[in-house]
Amino acid sequence: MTALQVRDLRKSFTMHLRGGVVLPVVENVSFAIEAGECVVLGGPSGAGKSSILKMVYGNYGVDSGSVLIDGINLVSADPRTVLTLRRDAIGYVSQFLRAVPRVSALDVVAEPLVIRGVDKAEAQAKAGELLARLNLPERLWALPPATFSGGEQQRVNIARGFITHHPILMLDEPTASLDAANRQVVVGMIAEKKAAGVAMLGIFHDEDVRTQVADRIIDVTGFAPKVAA
Ligand SMILES: Nc1ncnc2c1ncn2[C@@H]1O[C@H](COP(=O)(O)OP(=O)(O)OP(=O)(O)O)[C@@H](O)[C@H]1O
Repeated sequence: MTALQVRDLRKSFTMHLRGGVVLPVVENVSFAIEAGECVVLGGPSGAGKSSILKMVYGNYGVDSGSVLIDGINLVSADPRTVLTLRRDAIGYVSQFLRAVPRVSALDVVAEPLVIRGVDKAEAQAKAGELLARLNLPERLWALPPATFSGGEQQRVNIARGFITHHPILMLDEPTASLDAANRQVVVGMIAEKKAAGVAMLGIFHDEDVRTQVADRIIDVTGFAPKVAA
C-alpha cells in the first residue's frame, strides 16, 4: 500500500536580500513510499536532501508539484488540514531538540501522547520505557533537557518522535550525535516501526546506519535542476 506519493516537486529559494537572486535547488522530485518501507535520501552535502524532507512535511513551500497522503495534497492543503495530517498521519524527528524551559525530559517525551488524550501517568510510563531503552540515565528524567549534552538531547528528541504511531515518519539525521551503542538502539526502533507498517523517509549520514535501515536509497542528485541553455 502506498503511504506517501511525491510528484514533480520543484523548489527554488529567492534571496530577497540579495536583489531577488533565485537559487534553484531541486526539480522533478517524484517517488512513492510503501507502508513498512524505509527510503533514505542520499547524495552529497547541499544536494537538497533536507529541503526535500521539509517540503514533504510541509515546512517549506514548493514552486510546484504535490505530496499526497490519504488522497490529500499536503502542498495545497489549508493550515488546519496540515495540522490534522501532522497529528494523525505524518511525524517528524528532527536532528535537534527544541527544548522548552522548565519541562522535564520525561514530560517532553510524554507530551505527544498527552496531547492525543492518553492518561498522563500512562504516557509517562511509556516515555520512561523509551528513555531507558535509549540509555538516558534515570537521574536526568526529571530535569529539563536544555543543559543536556548533544547526544542526550537527541535521544530525548528520538523518544518524543517515536512515542506516537504515525503511519508516515520523517527522520532527519536522528542518529547524528549518538554513540555506536545508541545508534544500534535507534536502528532497532526503526526496524520495529517498519514491522508495524510505518512508511519512513530519512536522511542518515552514517553509512553503517544507512545500510542497515534503508530498503531503498534515492540519490537526490538526480533531481538537480537542469541549467537553462
Ligand atoms: N532557507 C534557505 N535559503 C536559501 N538557500 C537554502 C535554504 N535552505 C537550503 N538552501 C540551499 O539549498 C541547497 C540544498 O540544501 P539542503 O540543506 O537541502 O542540502 P542537503 O543535501 O540536505 O545538505 P547537507 O547534507 O549538507 O545537510 C543548498 O545549496 C543550500 O544552500
